[in-house]
Amino acid sequence: MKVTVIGSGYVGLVTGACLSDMGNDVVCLDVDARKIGLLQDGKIPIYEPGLQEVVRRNVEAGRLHFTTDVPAAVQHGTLQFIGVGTPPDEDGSADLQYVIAAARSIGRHMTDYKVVIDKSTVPVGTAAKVKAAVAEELAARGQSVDFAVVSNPEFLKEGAAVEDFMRPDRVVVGADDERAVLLMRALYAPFTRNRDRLLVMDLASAEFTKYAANAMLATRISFMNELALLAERVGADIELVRRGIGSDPRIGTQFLYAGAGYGGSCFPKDVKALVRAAQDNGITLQVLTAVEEANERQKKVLVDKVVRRFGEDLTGRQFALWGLAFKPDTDDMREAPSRVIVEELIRRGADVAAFDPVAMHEARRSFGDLPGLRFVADQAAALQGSDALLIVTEWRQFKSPDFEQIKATLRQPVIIDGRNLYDPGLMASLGIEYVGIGRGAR
Ligand SMILES: NC(=O)C1=CN([C@@H]2O[C@H](COP(=O)(O)OP(=O)(O)OC[C@H]3O[C@@H](n4cnc5c(N)ncnc54)[C@H](O)[C@@H]3O)[C@@H](O)[C@H]2O)C=CC1
Ligand SMILES: O=C(O)[C@H]1O[C@H](OP(=O)(O)OP(=O)(O)OC[C@H]2O[C@@H](n3ccc(=O)[nH]c3=O)[C@H](O)[C@@H]2O)[C@H](O)[C@@H](O)[C@@H]1O
Repeated sequence: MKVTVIGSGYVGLVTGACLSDMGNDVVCLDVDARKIGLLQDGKIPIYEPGLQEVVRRNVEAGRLHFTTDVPAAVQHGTLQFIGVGTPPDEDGSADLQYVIAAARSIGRHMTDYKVVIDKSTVPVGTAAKVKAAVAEELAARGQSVDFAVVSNPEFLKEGAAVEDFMRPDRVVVGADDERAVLLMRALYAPFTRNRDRLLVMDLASAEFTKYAANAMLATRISFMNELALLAERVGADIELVRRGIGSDPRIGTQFLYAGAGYGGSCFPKDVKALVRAAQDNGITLQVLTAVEEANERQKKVLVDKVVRRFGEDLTGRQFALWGLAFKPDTDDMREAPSRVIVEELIRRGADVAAFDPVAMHEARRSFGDLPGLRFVADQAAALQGSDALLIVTEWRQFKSPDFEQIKATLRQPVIIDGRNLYDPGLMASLGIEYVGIGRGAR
């Protein structure tokens, strides 16, 4: 099938690449000429495991193209995916300006039947706005061309995006047009063949499903983070509690890891947008409001532990920070807890020596020139001259480090672990002072 993807970021690029891998003829469009230039040169603007290879083989096969040429891109695909950003507006609601601009581009240039598919995360009612925008542009041209609008939210995780797209747990399709549903079924058949995972529903339910999924996952994390605070006080280990409850299939094992707070481009903004949408409808979402508040507090928990150990005034101290990205296997710094941690430490007078295996470039861009923050070449270098090691992101290479080296290099053998990577018993036996999240067991 002929497919156009508008927006070539995390979602658009992965969607375009994976659809082309199944034989579709895909054009990826972006307004960012730098990004398209990189892609045309065979470079991937983001770090996403496995993506480079999928892009390379499909570009070579002539099934995947990148362009800034709006009319040509719109005329190419019968299926027009919109995968542009929906950042939070000042009041927390989703800013739809990019989605509507993309819809207008389609209306301005389409000449035959199109299925306009919204893959961006958008609030209930957006499909109607997209439909109106396309129709207005057609009317302005005096054209009457048939089209349908479909909601097809994306559930991929950064760091596992290709795998998630290729083997989806489910594909949600919101539609009110039979022909569009048939085309969507055909497009996703290769991804869902052995597991009938395509869920067709009305547009509003599909749009809502995306927010509900992210809100539920964020809730699990904040729930565990709060219990971790209590576990410390009462002398329990949240890691053991996690296993204890996760083995109940009604609860399940995933997204129960207490940590330094959730970040990324989606949980924070989607929880805010859902709370805001409820307010607009005269309802207070009490649970989700608390989920967000708990997460804001959680991002400061690591610094609270530093203060408890080293005092309020951190002047003259230096801390080694391992991990800057909001999660492992990505270079994405959006809403990363490391931001809050670095800024708080520096505000209290400390210096920070930071290392991330992949996100250093993005981190430099996002922090700018922040006095007190130094980026170092490797994880060992961060330890030199530092009073303690702080673990912020659970990259694999941090999981089994050389503890003897850590002990010998730090000024004091203190590890404050925001991801609970190590065994407190082992740390004690090595003579390392170890503080995790919710690890109160004695
Ligand atoms: N990042 C993720 O893991 C996931 C994101 N989402 C949702 O997908 C949407 C996109 O997110 P990301 O891919 O992370 O954003 P992104 O910021 O990485 O990419 C968006 C791209 O759209 C381009 N763009 C903006 N306006 C355009 C226009 N009018 N025409 C063509 N291109 C345009 C931008 O230049 C940018 O390259 C958001 O709604 C997000 O909530 C959903 C699931 C996962
Ligand atoms: O809408 C989106 O953009 C995506 O948002 C999340 O994906 P993502 O943000 O890429 O990453 P996650 O793996 O969900 O992690 C989000 C944050 O939660 C934190 N987290 C995750 C799991 C956990 O148990 N504990 C925890 O603190 C991570 O460290 C990270 O900061 C969802 O998992 C995807 O299904 C969704 O498509």
